[in-house]
Amino acid sequence: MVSRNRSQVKDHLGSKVLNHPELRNTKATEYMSHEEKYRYNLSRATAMLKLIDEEGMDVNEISKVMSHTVSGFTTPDGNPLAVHQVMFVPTLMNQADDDQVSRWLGDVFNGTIVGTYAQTELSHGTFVRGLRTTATYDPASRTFDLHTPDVSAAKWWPGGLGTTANHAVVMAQLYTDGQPRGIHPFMVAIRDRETHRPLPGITVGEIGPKLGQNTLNNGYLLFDHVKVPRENMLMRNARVNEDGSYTKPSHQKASYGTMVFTRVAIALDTVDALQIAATIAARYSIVRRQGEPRDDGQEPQIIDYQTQQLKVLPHIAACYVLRASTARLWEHHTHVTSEVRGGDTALLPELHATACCLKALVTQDCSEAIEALRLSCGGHGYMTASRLPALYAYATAGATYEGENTVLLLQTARYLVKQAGGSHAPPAAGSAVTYLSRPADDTPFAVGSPAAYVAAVGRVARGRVTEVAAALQADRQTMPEADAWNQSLVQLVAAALAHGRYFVVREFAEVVSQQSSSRAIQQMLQLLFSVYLAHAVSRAEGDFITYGGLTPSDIRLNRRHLLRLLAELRPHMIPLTDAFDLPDRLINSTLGAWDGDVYRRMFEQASHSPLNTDEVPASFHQAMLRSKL
Ligand SMILES: CC(C)(COP(=O)(O)OP(=O)(O)OC[C@H]1O[C@@H](n2cnc3c(N)ncnc32)[C@H](O)[C@@H]1OP(=O)(O)O)[C@@H](O)C(=O)NCCC(=O)NCCSC(=O)CCCCCCCCCCCCCCC(=O)O
Ligand SMILES: Cc1cc2nc3c(=O)[nH]c(=O)nc-3n(C[C@H](O)[C@H](O)[C@H](O)COP(=O)(O)OP(=O)(O)OC[C@H]3O[C@@H](n4cnc5c(N)ncnc54)[C@H](O)[C@@H]3O)c2cc1C
Repeated sequence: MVSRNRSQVKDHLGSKVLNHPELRNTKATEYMSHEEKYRYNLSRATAMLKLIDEEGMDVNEISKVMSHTVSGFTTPDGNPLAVHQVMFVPTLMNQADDDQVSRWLGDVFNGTIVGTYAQTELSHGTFVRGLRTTATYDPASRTFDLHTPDVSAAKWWPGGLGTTANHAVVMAQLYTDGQPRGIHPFMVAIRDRETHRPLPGITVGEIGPKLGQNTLNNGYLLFDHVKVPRENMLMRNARVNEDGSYTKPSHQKASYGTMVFTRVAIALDTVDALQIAATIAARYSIVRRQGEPRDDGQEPQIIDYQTQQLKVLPHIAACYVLRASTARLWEHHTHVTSEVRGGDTALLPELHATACCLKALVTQDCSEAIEALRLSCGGHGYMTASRLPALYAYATAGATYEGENTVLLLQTARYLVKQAGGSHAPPAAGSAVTYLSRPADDTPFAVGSPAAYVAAVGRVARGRVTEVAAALQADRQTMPEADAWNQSLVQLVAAALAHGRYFVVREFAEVVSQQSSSRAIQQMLQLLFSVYLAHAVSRAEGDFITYGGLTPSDIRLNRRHLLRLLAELRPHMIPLTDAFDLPDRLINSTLGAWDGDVYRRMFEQASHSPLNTDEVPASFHQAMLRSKL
């Protein structure tokens, strides 16, 4: 099948989904029970899977059509098959050897095998090397013995595990010849394919309600000496031979590949949630009028308050900037993955560092932005029907899953300080860290010059990284490594974020310079970029003075500049959010519909409250009158 680009996939699938007989009619799920919500979301997730199958999409396309724009419509409370599609299938494709792929993939694609990715345990999520589920190889029976030593080592969190999956890729400590070999992936049947009952030795269930995404169907899983055939260890990278001899992988972290992929996907996808939130807040800010009437006799539109412009407009600019840089990361990931499959792992360390840093930066920025956008809608933004709470719950989950953000930023920082200290292999041509080994870009700062801002962002990144690398180096002379590292944690995280910001703005600068189809589009991209840059400086003024070469007077000028830019952007706000091309049914918000008919929609949604069915609900008689209040 010819590969489609991201927006074509969306357009194509968007209309297919919206018109699909099993998907086009939606129900409000707010008043459903936990079980009813699960059933509703699961049946829609299954219909979606069938549609993907009918369309014959490849893995790359499937992950794109799993985007929150579409999946927020198909499975509004979380997709119980998300981890199957985004992690289980890619793990098989990339970590199973060719024989294993041909053994399992038919059943995966015909829906007989439904899987999850079971890594995190009750007591260990971040520190993967500390996982305690064991897989001990027995050459006599040619099986692995999978075992959970105690309840704290129970798998806890895997999506779809609760009641949906019948298989799991289980990440476990491998033992062969009595030796620990580290964490490896195993394909394990957990439920009977026919009856769906847990298989002998397996304890499995759902973990309970969460802040959001309640039908992701997160589960727990324990093994009581479950026997798994040798052929079920995923063997594209490391191998265990029949006699128990062990062959190491070509890269020590080869089995962590799924995590790199999912981090890239999450970074890309969280921008979808921001686009939806920005569209809702922009439309509402036009419709909502409140305050002393102006000369025309009308109360002002809230967007004309300068404070409201600051709450809304920088996040629209962020949608454009973050979309472009995460899309570039996606392309880079595709390239590096094919190199790694060919045996060349040279680009993997930097891909890992960049994926960690962008996943963290984007989920942090997007969750903060969505919360700001929710607040910009006043009381009505607090209502579920605005969709803003659910969008926040989605984005903030991304700050924790697939590597907690602080921990991921520390991975990036580890790479950066090694690069700054020259103790890592030198970066390849086109690497994102070459700036660390070059003299600082001394382009003088000038308000209004994007190039000067980008140079300043680069000086902040360079300054942050080299400063913390030097501090770490000095501390290493006087204290153990772990203490020296701990002494610098806060500065390391700041350095990684500064590096991420530099990556993002450089990528967007390139997008703007390469855009040649229309002068008007280029001017608009430049305006969006200027807003993003001025806002970035205003959020980290101390850094720009300390490392970026800005003076207090530059900072004052930048504050005024930002407000002027916002006023300039304001007339374009609606076209810029309309350009995200989100149909009302995908936005699904009382506040964010295209026609702006907010108040009618709010009343309409209130009519669905079960408490409005009877004039006096039965609960009043049952609870209040009986309690003699
Ligand atoms: C990395 C760790 C934090 C630490 O690991 P270690 O302790 O083992 O390593 P060290 O710190 O000692 O480092 C050693 C060495 O290895 C390098 N390293 C580490 N990791 C990697 C890697 N992955 N690849 C390459 N190299 C790596 C490291 O840099 C060091 O190198 P040097 O020695 O040279 O310095 C690790 O323990 C860890 O990763 N922890 C985090 C755990 C984690 O992430 N868990 C995830 C569990 S699964 C999960 O959470 C699933 C959530 C999914 C929810 C649903 C998803 C839905 C999303 C929808 C997306 C839709 C897609 C649509 C896309 C679109 O929109 O288009
Ligand atoms: C909605 C959701 C879905 C999930 N789906 C899955 C799934 O499908 N499969 C799966 O296997 N897992 C899944 N997870 C689990 C998830 O991957 C982990 O929760 C995540 O990796 C964070 O690990 P943790 O819970 O151990 O956090 P912790 O590491 O316990 O974090 C707690 C605090 O400790 C700090 N901390 C920990 N270590 C360090 C360190 N070395 N240095 C500095 N600070 C540190 C963190 O920064 C954080 O502030 C899911 C989680 C959620 C919320």
